Amino acid sequence: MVNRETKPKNWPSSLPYLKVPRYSKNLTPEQLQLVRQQPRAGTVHVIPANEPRGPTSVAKITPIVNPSHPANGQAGLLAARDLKPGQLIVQYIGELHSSCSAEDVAEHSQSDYDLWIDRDAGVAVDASRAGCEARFVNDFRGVADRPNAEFREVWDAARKERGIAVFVLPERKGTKARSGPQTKSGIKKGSEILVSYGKGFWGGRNGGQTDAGDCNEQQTSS
Ligand SMILES: C[S@@+](CC[C@H](N)C(=O)[O-])C[C@H]1O[C@@H](n2cnc3c(N)ncnc32)[C@H](O)[C@@H]1O
Repeated sequence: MVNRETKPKNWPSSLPYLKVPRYSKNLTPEQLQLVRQQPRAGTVHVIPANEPRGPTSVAKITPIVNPSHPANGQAGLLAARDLKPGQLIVQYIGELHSSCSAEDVAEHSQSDYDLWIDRDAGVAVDASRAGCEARFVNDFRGVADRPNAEFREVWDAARKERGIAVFVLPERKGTKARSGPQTKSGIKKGSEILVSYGKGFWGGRNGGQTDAGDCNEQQTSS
């Protein structure tokens, strides 16, 4: 679902907005082959080839102006309408790069916008220098009791390539009976979309080791 604008509202003027990924020159043919291998039918969500690309109408980038929010002064992603459990929100578009390349590692290892597409293959997507709305999804810690969304693998049928997207969490067990205004499933219009970055993210920021992936570990240990 898209609107007709070429960039979403509140998109930073200094940052390129991407509808399709950029690719590092350091990705090897083998790495590209691995991310272009379609997962077995039924194992991942398929984004159809005719799905419109560009600014989404289901979520909006919003400046955070709330001193009690841990990301106050930054931005977050809010639901622009009621979202159903399990619904696709937006694909995570950015720069595909290789953790097997020293140059790529140097460029992306400090990024807070970097997600694995295939850890074993050493392929990740970084939206720190260019990307789409998904880069504005915050972590739930300090904002809510629990996440209401998650990152999941997808198959993009237009690009014939694996990727990552943000989805509403599926309905939690035992929440059906509480549906109605107090529902705990889905995301209400105006609510912030929040995932869990995982403890590794915050561990890395607190001086722990950042997860650099298999190739990188091999490379730096030699
Ligand atoms: C992927 S970005 C999320 C978007 C970011 N808020 C922005 O405006 O660009 C990750 C960064 O957002 C901030 N952030 C996200 N969730 C947070 C949280 N729960 N507590 C503190 N900072 C958070 C941190 O600065 C983190 O490095």
